[in-house]
This record gives sequence, structure tokens and C-alpha cells, in this order.
Amino acid sequence: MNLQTPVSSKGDVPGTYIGWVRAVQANFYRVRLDPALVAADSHLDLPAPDEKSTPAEILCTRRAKLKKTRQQVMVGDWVEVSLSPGVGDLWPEQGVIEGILPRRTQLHRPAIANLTQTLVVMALAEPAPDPHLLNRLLVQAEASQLRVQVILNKADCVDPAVAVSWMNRVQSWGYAPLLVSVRTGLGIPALLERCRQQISVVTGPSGVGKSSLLNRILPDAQLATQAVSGRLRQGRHTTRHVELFPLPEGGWIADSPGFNALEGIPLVHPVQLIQCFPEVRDRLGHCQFRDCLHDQEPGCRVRYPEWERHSLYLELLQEVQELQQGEGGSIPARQEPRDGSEKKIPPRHRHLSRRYIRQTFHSQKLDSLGSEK
Ligand SMILES: Nc1nc2c(ncn2[C@@H]2O[C@H](COP(=O)(O)OP(=O)(O)OP(=O)(O)O)[C@@H](O)[C@H]2O)c(=O)[nH]1
Ligand SMILES: [Zn+2]
Repeated sequence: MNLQTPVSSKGDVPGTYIGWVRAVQANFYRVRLDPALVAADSHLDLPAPDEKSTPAEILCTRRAKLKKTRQQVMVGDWVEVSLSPGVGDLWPEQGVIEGILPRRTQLHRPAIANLTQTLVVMALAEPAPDPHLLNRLLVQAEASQLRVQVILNKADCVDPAVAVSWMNRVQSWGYAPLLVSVRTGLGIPALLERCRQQISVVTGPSGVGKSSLLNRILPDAQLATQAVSGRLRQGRHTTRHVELFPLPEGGWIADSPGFNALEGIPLVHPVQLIQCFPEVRDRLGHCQFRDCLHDQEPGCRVRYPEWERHSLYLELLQEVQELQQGEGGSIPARQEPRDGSEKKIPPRHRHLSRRYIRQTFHSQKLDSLGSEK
């Protein structure tokens, strides 16, 4: 989602290299220049850098033209970097970010690009689980097109039967939850395994153990930076510090628990909200009306048999519809694959659905809707 055209295509600027922004602090960027990536031919589908290799990491500023065109460089961005020639032996110490390569995903608070998954953490006790809040976070994560891992923490605080019943409930929502106790270490190896090859961010309500989790899984050397309380961390983030750390088993994790990245109303088109509910995904595409909103429409194949989160779906549907109207209908529908079948559109949706069909993906608009503070 949110593809952006690189400001300088490859070859535009002589002596540019491809790098990966690992940390942002104020107006400085720590960029990894993996020698394997240098002068990479195609930058559209680069893998996450291998954290086991030891590439040069340099401090960069961004070219003024990026600022002028209001292009924010985010942690996780693949960027084109130019280096001042002749400084240093192998790599000079400073570089300038010339352009931002297309993003696969982007979150705005915290600003992180190219994340692949989010760890949605909930505590089984202290604080007691809030299924409504958890579900809103889950839908937000789905709307951001991130892979979702549900972490049920503080397993040590509850009876095993309680943990099992929560596991079953979350499974019925279409997820494979992981039972964890940061205190006892239960589930930590499995969590690290799920984070391999991923660029992850931790989110969840206050007090569920997000900071504790990060402290537990990041190697000792990083604890000095990590060991700050939630409040301090938030303070740090308001000064625009976001950082990705390498995990011991591979993969990267964002140091950003001071933010609740997934608050708010999901930025999805009303007809696509249903795709944020994995438990009914296999029912999609069979309703009588192509743009069925799975509420009271005749011939809906999603509404029944009943499912637990349908009421939440309707609540969010109303919110995204209001948001859509407030934006003058500007949240575009993503292009859906054609299924070949011509479906009738019920009269009350006719007006909307013509517009839906005409709309195409405008990343620009999405960007400005969820724009930085
Ligand atoms: N018993 C138990 N306590 C835990 C566990 N994980 C975290 N805690 C405790 O829960 C409290 C809150 O943990 P934090 O890591 O600060 O929670 P957080 O989600 O980062 O909270 P915010 O910074 O407010 O968002 C701390 O007192 C932790 O020691 C666990 O697995 N078991
Ligand atoms: Zn339906």
C-alpha cells in the first residue's frame, strides 16, 4: 500500500547507493549500506537486509528537495544515498538521502515504512483483557496490511484453563495466538521464531508488557537504549526517535511501544472493511450483491452463521462510512481481482457503487489522510 514514486530514479544521481534507514533521530538518519546492496539494479523488491552481515552504517541528512516536496524519510525506508567522495577509507562518514524508494507498507504513528508484521499484545490479567479494544487494534493492523501476531502475555498470572479459553476465543477470530509470559519466559523462543525474516512493531494497550517484552527479547547490548520507562519512551518519541533493532534469531523489531500505533478508525473503504476479519474471509465473494456490506442486505452469505465479531464489524462499518463521507468519498477502494461474475447492485447502493468502481488507488490521498503530525 501507499506506493511512492522514487524522487530520483536509478542513475539520476551519479554515485548513489541503496541503503536502509534503521533509525531516525531528529533530522538525522542512520542508514545501513550493505555492500551487497550497492548499486543494486532493481530496487522494487529488495529483501530486508541480513542483520548477520556487518554492513557500514552511516549518518545521513536528507536532500532539501525532499523536505520541499514534503517527503518524510521513515525508519524502514529503502533510500538512495549519495556519499561525499574521498572521505574515509571504505565509506565516508556522512551521506545524503537523495530519494525514497517505493514503500510496501507504512504506519504513521510511529512513522515506520516496510513493516511486515505487528505484534498485538494483550495481557490475560493486570490489566484484564479488553476484547473490544483488542479487536479494534486487530482490525487496524489488518487495515494496515500487516501480518498480525496476537500475543497473550502474563500467562503466569492466570489459571491455565483461563489461558486456554482465551486462546480458543482468539482462534475463533482467525488468528493463531501465542501464549507468552515475559516473566517466566514461556513462549519467548516461539515468538522469536515468528519474528524471523520479519520487520515487526509491538502494539497493544497500556500495561500489557510491551516494554518488558522488548527488554526480554533484545540482546543485552541494546538494553541501555531500551531500558526506559513508558513515559520517558513516549517523550523520546515525540522528539522523533524511532529505531529498528536486530533480533537474535533474525528479523527486526521497532522500538516504539510508547505509541499505540493502531488507535483510531481504520483507513479502509467501507466495502473492504470485511477483509479485515479473517474469520469470515472464506465466505466472501458469494453475496447476492457485489458491494454487499453484510448488514441487512438480502442474499448475504457473510452475515450467517453468526460470528462473534459481527457487531464490532457493524460498529466499525458505521465509523468508516462516516469517515468516508467526511472526506467527500475520497478513501479509495483497492482494486479487487475480477471474479468474472456480473452481480446486481441493490438500488440503495447504486450511487455509491458506481463511484467505488471508478475510484482507483491514490496513495497520495491516503498519505495525506494519515499524515504526520
Ligand atoms: N506477572 C507478569 N507481569 C508482567 C509480565 N510482563 C510484564 N509484566 C509487568 O507488567 C507491568 C507493565 O509492563 P510494561 O512492559 O511497562 O507494559 P507496557 O505495555 O510497555 O505499558 P505502557 O508503557 O504503559 O504501554 C510491569 O510491572 C511488568 O513488570 C508477565 O509476563 N507476567
Ligand atoms: Zn454480504
